[in-house]
Amino acid sequence: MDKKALVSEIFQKKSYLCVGLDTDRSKLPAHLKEEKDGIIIFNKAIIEATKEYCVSYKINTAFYEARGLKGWEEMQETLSFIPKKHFTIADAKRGDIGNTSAQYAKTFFETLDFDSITVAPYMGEDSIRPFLDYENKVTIVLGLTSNKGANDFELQKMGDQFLYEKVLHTVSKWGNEDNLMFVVGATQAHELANIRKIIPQNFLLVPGVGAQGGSLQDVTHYGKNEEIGLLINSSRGIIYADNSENFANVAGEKAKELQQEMSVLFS
Ligand SMILES: O=C(O)c1cc(=O)[nH]c(=O)n1[C@@H]1O[C@H](COP(=O)(O)O)[C@@H](O)[C@H]1O
Repeated sequence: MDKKALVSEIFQKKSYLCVGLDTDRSKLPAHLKEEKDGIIIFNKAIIEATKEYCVSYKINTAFYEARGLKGWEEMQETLSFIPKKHFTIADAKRGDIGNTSAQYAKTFFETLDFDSITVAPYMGEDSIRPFLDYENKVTIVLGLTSNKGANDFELQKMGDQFLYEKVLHTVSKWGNEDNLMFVVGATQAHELANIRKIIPQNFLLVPGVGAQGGSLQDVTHYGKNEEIGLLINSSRGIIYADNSENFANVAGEKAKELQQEMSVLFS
């Protein structure tokens, strides 16, 4: 699925919600913890319950890679449950010398057919280029992240601008509005007006609402553009909203609540 199709889905569903499948076996409801395929059963139920309310799923690969071979199989199977009209994100935060990045791109764009991947910009253009070279795939570059550590580098001045501003100015020239998105944490909403001056058209992937305390209203107010231009992610706040056998219904309700808050924008 490309960006044009994503925008069309956003307007049709009146939603720019991305559900994060950060599935941790130790947090599964008790009845699934004992199941060999607990993660698969859990993810399938979450996807079924939330798909009507969201336009995207983000699989944070760390939760699967940590489980070795089985985790990679679970990631692949989870991907197969996601309907084709949903935009899929491999949250893998890759980036290396070009020769190696090309293998990462092959992993997530070919071996696993994700629509997009998150990438760290620290190693510069040749580390990102192999991802951008894929047609109809989207590269999502870390801009201003949601965590405390954003102060260590991203919010340090480099000359007269913050390092993250330099990243946005520079990286946005390497791709275009269709193949390049940026991560901006919901906890950084105060910087969004400034960010929109630098990159008015690129989509922003915004994690950090829910468990990390970011505000959906603030992000929307300062971050949206005429295409909406936002994918707001919530992981724990949706998938672990309930820990009983009713977990999927409650996750669906949480996703619906967020979608309804978003839909006000479209009326
Ligand atoms: O790239 C990301 O998705 C990301 C960037 C960032 O700045 N902050 C951030 O929380 N994330 C990811 O977004 C998800 C947030 O999860 P919750 O806090 O549970 O909603 C996790 O998968 C994080 O790894």
